[in-house]
Amino acid sequence: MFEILTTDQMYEADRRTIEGGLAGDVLMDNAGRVVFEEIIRHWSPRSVSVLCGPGNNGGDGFVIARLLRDAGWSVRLGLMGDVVSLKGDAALHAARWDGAVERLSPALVVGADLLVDCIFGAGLAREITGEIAELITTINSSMASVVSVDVPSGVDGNSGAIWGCGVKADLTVTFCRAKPGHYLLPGRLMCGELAIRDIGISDQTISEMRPNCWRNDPVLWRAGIHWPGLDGHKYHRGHLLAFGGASMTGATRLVARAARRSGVGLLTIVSDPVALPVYASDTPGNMTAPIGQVESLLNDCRHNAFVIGPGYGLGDDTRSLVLKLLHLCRSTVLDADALTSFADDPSTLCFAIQGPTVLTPHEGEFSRLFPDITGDKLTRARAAAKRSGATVLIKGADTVIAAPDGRAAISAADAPWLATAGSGDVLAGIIGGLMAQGMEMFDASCMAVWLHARSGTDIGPGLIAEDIPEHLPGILRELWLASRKKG
Ligand SMILES: NC(=O)C1=CN([C@@H]2O[C@H](COP(=O)(O)OP(=O)(O)OC[C@H]3O[C@@H](n4cnc5c(N)ncnc54)[C@H](OP(=O)(O)O)[C@@H]3O)[C@@H](O)[C@H]2O)[C@@H](O)CC1
Ligand SMILES: [K+]
Repeated sequence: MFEILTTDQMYEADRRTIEGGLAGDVLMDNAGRVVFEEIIRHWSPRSVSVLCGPGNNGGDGFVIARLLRDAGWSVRLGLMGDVVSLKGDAALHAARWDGAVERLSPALVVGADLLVDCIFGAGLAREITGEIAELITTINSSMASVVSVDVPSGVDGNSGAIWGCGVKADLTVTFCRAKPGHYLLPGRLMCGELAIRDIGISDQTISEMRPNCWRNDPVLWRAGIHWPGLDGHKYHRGHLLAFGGASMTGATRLVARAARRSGVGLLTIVSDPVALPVYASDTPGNMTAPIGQVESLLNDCRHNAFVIGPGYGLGDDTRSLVLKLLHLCRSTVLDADALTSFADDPSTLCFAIQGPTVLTPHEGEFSRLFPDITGDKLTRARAAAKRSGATVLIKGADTVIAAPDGRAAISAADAPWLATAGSGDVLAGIIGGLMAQGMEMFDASCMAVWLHARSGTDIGPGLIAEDIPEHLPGILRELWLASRKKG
């Protein structure tokens, strides 16, 4: 259930399922039935208006109306357009509804305690205007609870963008698998609670779609974790070099703390000599080295991973050090100043990326590096990953991680507490720490985002960035115990 399918992939899965022998009207019946089940699970009987559009999303509405009425609910149904214009399975289920079919209008909203939004689903592909836009405004300002079928009407299933206006739902029931728009902002904010329900499309049919986008979950990457063996040695767990700024020392201290809590064997902060006492006194387990020794440090291939950017400073020195690191093709995380330093010359950066590299921009850093790449976050992350050859992680409430080969994961975490100073530095440190331990770049990025988000939800209000590394051992322990059970 962790795969995320585009609307086209869902249509194709639908088509193949029907081809495989499950009739389309049965599939629609199943769809309506799971929405009905979710409704009666969430609400006691009350007056409900089912708002149907002209396509199959509206067809689902006829099934839901019938099942609710058969269960004794008081149901009104409104349709956009004429019943005679309905086609296929929607027409078939409309014929099975023997109640009144009203004109779709705000009058249906008045007096209803529950609204079922079946206006548009996967077939929405243009701006909503006129009467339907007005109806959506009425829905959103009413006191009634709202259930959206498949996606909140107005939300683009692929991008999460809103076509002019969109229904704000309390519950969205979607079928088979989620779509990107359920997790990407602003779509996610419109969905309310999301229920993903089976309607009879097999897992095999889904795998035939070759999905390459997932909700970020341990299932994706837990097999790629490098847990230390009993005979392990600290050098088996990697030696990360974290490059620290001369004045903004807090950022790299957070990177270091997070990397060490993620399990890295050794960590050295490399910086201007002026800041070394600060770094050295931060934590006894940190090692430090002056930037003047960088050549000899890099000649030692036991230093197998680098994090550079947080608090490091902008400019030529940063640029040339980043290029020197990338030339070595070791695991490298570039964040903050290491990214912005290439704002005037992003192609040099992309050209230099040959080894396992993770870029962790926030939206501002992303648009400075890839100003010509537009679209939703998933599309942009994938395009930037393909162009640069790096794993690209665009931070935010809907963090997207994309690998150069097109694989992508979207974070579905609910952790607004992470929007605080230093939180991104911690994330870069965790990724660097996991890569130093040998984890593949996409897996390490996904795992770091998950650990970070889990810390955010666990700690909650009052969270400061310093709390996150301290929270990691408990979560890692859970993952470790789970891995032993499986083994
Ligand atoms: N796939 C599955 O597994 C299953 C899918 N199922 C269900 O099917 C749904 C998809 O159905 P769908 O393809 O008929 O599209 P849908 O969203 O109903 O809208 C199309 C209609 O809206 C119209 N229209 C569009 N935009 C408009 C606008 N801005 N303003 C005005 N009109 C606009 C458009 O008009 P047209 O563009 O043709 O002029 C067309 O008439 C899916 O979401 C799910 O609920 C389940 O039943 C079974 C399993
Ligand atoms: K809908």
